[in-house]
Amino acid sequence: ASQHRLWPEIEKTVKQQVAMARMGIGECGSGWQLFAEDGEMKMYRREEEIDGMVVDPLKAVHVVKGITGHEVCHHFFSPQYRYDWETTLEQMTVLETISDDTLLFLQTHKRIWPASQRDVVFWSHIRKLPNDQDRDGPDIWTVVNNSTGHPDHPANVGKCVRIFLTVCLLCQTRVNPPKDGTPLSRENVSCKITYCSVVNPGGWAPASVLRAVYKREYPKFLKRFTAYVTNQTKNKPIMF
Ligand SMILES: Cc1cccc(-c2n[nH]cc2-c2ccc(F)c(-c3ccc(S(=O)(=O)CCO)cc3)c2)n1
Repeated sequence: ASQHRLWPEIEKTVKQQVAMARMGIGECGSGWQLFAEDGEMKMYRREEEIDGMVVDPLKAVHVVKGITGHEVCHHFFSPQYRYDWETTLEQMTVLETISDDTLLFLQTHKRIWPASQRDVVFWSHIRKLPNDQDRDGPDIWTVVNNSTGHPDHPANVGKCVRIFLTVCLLCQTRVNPPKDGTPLSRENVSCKITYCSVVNPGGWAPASVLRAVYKREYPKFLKRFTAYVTNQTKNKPIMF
């Protein structure tokens, strides 16, 4: 994929997004407010508007026992699972298979009354990163989704308003080996998940409605998605 026209943008965006995701909330700059908490899951947002449109950056951190970063990223990246966990998805098309780790998607999502229906075109890239903090620690896995244009799907032609998003899912696997030297099982692994997103709604949508949707949809999405991965992997060998 390194000769593809999008490759330079993919390289730059992945490095930028991973660096941001790895920063703690405190280092990320001020203004983050905790808006949802459920057990290990903590959701933060910053209230930001561009041309009067809500583009609140979101950062969620979660720790889930019994699954690995590779398993979380694999189920987030691969199209064949998406209708199972993405509840607001109406239509998903893979426009281009750029390589086995990079796909181009067109998605339309359910309408958020009273705003118009939204669609989005984005490249999605999955990558394993060396764990440069802890040499012999397990690898870090990430999926970055970033809006892009596409000649056959110009923005705002049909009934949908084109939205623009950048999403980074960063997963760090933790292994606590069993004391008595028994083989590793799912009780000995957990995954620290960081989900960052910035969504520009692309056209007018009432700030109050958008903020209420985000407040409801993001926690629902992360809980549902992680429960889905747990359920899909529970009787399968661990994917590191
Ligand atoms: C989880 C969430 C947060 C904020 C809004 C909503 C939502 N509610 N009703 C419609 C949507 C909606 C509209 C347009 C979109 F592009 C996405 C959208 C959300 C996430 C992603 S992703 O890249 O994180 C996962 C791939 O679908 C892509 C598109 C979601 N859902």
